[in-house]
Amino acid sequence: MSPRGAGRGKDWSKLDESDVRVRPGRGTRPRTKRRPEHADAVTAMVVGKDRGRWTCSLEGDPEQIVVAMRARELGRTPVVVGDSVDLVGDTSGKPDTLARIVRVADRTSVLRRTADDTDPFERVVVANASQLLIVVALADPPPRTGFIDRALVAAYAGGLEPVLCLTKSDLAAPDEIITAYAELAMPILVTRQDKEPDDVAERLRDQVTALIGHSGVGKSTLVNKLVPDADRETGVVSAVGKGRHTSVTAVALPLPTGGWVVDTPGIRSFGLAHIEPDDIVAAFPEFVEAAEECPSGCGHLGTPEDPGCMLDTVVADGSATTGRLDSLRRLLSSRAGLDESQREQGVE
Ligand SMILES: Nc1nc2c(ncn2[C@@H]2O[C@H](COP(=O)(O)OP(=O)(O)OP(=O)(O)O)[C@@H](O)[C@H]2O)c(=O)[nH]1
Ligand SMILES: [Zn+2]
Repeated sequence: MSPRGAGRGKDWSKLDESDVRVRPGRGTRPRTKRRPEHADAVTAMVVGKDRGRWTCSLEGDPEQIVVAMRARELGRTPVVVGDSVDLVGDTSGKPDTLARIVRVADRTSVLRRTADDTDPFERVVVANASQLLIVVALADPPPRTGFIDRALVAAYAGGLEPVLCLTKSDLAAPDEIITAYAELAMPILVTRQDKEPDDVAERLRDQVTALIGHSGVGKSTLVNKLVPDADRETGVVSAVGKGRHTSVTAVALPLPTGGWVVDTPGIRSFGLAHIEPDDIVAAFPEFVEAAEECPSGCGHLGTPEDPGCMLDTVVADGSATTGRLDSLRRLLSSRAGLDESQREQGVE
């Protein structure tokens, strides 16, 4: 096990795209030693990406937008929306100027989209988001708990805090879904087109929040309310976001009250292939200790799949409710049923 490999302190760089090295290996030489000419580098957040050009916000200020290329020395190091980067060169942001990205900071969280026909690798599409807003309509289209469960797995394993947003509450009541997820202690917000989404705005304030949801659930309706001048603010990027090309992966839009919402129009399903059962158990602290006593390779599903699983003992001794264990196991099996669910997604 690597020095940082224990428990939750995941080293996301090790999980990155397998066709590139993100950073030089640890323990060889000082990793982030800057060249002298990079001493004047400025820090920025990547807010958009389009064919070899990254739109960056200096110091995370939405008024200071700079377009940058990736410095040659970075090779094919992935740089995605949400990444914190160091820029050199012309960082004035004036038309036709181009800065250079010379460094990508370690990521605090990752959201991956799945591999598909056009791309055999799971790619990180959003870095460093603190929250994942899972947008689901209460009707038209009807809610699908399988999608919510996979989103939860992606959030827990990627280091994002999940928030469920139930839209179109004018068409159906949210009670059933709220009950189904009550055990997770996840914030659940309910919205409808004819009301201002104040709860959502409050929850997103000063955070970087990735937003995910199926087509037609009301994401655009919600984003337009949260970011009234999205088109003006995003400039270069909004031109990209309008199409439905496969290159469109994510775009960060500045919230008027501070923070960013990252829309993910290109993501149809999540990359869950790298996720281990223990990554999900880690989001359920009361089960972590017992999981360590399980037979090696335990999937924690209980009998019949994992007969020696120790998680049941936590419920037996009263330290957790059956509902919590059921919720955890539902998420674990949503990961285990990955292939099936992806096939299901493919025909949509
Ligand atoms: N009844 C009702 N309809 C809504 C509500 N929110 C959005 N809609 C409608 O649902 C449809 C889809 O809304 P969009 O905001 O475009 O959904 P989207 O998730 O952005 O969909 P894509 O653009 O396909 O990704 C539109 O016709 C909206 O008018 C709501 O709260 N109630
Ligand atoms: Zn187990």
